Amino acid sequence: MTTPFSSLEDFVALPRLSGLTLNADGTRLVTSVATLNPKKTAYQSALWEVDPAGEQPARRLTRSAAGESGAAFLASGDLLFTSSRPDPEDDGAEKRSALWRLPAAGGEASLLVSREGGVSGVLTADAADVAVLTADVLAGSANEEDDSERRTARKESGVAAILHAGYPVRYWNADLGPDQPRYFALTDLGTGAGATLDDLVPSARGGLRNAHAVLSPDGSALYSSLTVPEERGSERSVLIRVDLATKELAVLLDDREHDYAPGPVSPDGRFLVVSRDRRTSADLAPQTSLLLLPLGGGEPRPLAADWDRWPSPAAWLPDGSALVVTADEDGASPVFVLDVATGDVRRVTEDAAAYSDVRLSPDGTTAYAVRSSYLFPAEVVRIDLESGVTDRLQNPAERPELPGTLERVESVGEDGQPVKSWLVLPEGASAQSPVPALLWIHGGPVGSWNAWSWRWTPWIMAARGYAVLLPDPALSTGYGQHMVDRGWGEWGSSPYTDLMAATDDLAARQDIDATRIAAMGGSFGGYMANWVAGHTDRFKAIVTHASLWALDQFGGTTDAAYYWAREMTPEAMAENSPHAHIGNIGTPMLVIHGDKDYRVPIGEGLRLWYDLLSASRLPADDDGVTPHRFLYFPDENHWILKPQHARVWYGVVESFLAANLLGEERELPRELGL
Ligand SMILES: CC(=O)N[C@@H](C)C(=O)N[C@@H](C)C(=O)N[C@@H](C)C(=O)O
Repeated sequence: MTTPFSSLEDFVALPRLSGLTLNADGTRLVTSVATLNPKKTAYQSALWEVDPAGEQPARRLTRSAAGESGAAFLASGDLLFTSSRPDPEDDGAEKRSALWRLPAAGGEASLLVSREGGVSGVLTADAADVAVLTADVLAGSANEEDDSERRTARKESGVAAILHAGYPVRYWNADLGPDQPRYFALTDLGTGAGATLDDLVPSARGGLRNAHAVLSPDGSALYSSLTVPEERGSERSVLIRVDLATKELAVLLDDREHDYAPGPVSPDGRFLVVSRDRRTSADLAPQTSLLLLPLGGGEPRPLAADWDRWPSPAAWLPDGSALVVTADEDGASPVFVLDVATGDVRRVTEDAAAYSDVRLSPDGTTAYAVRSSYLFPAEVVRIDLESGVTDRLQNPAERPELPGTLERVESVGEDGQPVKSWLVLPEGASAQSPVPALLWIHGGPVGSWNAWSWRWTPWIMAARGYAVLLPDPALSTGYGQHMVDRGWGEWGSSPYTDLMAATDDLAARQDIDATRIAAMGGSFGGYMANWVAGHTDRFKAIVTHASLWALDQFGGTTDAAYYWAREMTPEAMAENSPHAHIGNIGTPMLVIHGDKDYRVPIGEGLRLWYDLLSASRLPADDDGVTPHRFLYFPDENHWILKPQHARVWYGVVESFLAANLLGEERELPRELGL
């Protein structure tokens, strides 16, 4: 059967939906859909409206080459969004990300805020026409005019240097500084076009990087996380409240054992739900819990403290009696209702899907959400909160047809712990016709295979005749705290043995060809692929993407060294470092790395590559020929974002696997120039 997964061109052209916002009266739902640009070299996103009643087809709201994103409704119904589209009123305007407003009454979108430094996003209040803009300012700027002048001077001089006096200096794929994110209160929204900018936390320094924030329903206060520096290059996230009228800032929660981030404010404005992340140490694994903070004063109290899950708060029921939350659970991330008084938790959605962006109807009976699973990419659904009945609404795109089937399978770890996996089987897999298989190892390592991933799409491999096993070993979420605790600081122990137990069961299946199995993983999954390479010859090939190789050097060069220093002692790093086992590696490896990866810096990939050629059991021969391959992306980061590079990624992986598992030659992507 031909599906979009048979051709990589068709695969990268599949529309990608994300995000969801609902207007105050519950009649308009807006999502964002990314599609290929005409040159097929980038994705551009547009806003689409989905009928909450499920009666009308989805309709496209915005159209521009620059794309639109970050949609948020004002309480009065106008839709705000960000875009670097041209200003129709100013032909000569420079292209920059700006804030736009699409009136509820219909008509064209108009430019609301445009500034030299651009804008990043917008937050709106539920019950008042108040918005807070996130935008970058240069560290030394005194005001907007000064910021604009400094930017022009920096641009014209061609200086890109950044002087640091603190940590961190990079974040995932971004250089930090001299830009610093800030919140701006948009104070005169009622008057139509134009808005005055007022910096709400001028003292924030770099502390609003990646901050979580919410507005109170009446728009009087902003609650946000704020990162504050600590000694020895460390930092923590504290919870702040900013009064929008007076700009008075209060620190609500701050201690050295936790990081805090705000959830939604209760409809009556009296309580804030807070996410609390326990600070890790070599002996203490991460743990996420919820607190209820009385905003009129008083101590926070834990919510559903006995529930052995890590909840993420989404919304309050209108009567303030319960919260709607999501949490990873057994290979899914369902919607739950959590009773605030009793702490009782009821699972609402029963399917094996991951839910996000949950929004509630004004009467609190219905939720709308984005849902995905290994059977379908993200789509917009309506959920009856009482019965759990979930309906797919009329979405901007149909679900793609799949070239195979999905099963849930279970193995048992060395200590008796159940280890669950998703298993993708290609069409035609049977005892008479066993198929080659791939072990895919997820990143994090604290995470789970529970949602569709465009980066690791098993159906591409199924369309090429491979089964794909997606196990959740020790350190995975959704199986209780014990599952995380048992692998913490011991990456080479139970996470590895759990994966091997799952592989044993895979290999024992009649529909799998046990002689043709490869292992693949990215990030922590790449670490584990490297560890696997040094500890067993059972796999015919190994693909390692953005992988950690030498834990001693990784600890000092990753963008969040303080986090890493809390995860393992120097002894644990030495014990668990894959590079110490280079002499055991006798499996052909495909190393993949992006030069702009700041989380797992390129030094890991470079050192792994040289070690493979010089010191593995399969070194380069006298002519420099090697069974290993290095796919290097000079302009990609921890992710492979450009569609043409995603095609090359899958194409090279396919060719490498075909050569080593099937003994077949596949043409490499022509654009590689080989
Ligand atoms: C600070 C830190 O190390 N955080 C971890 C979540 C992290 O970034 N881990 C990476 C090594 C990793 O495995 N990332 C996952 C999410 C991935 O798939 O890229």
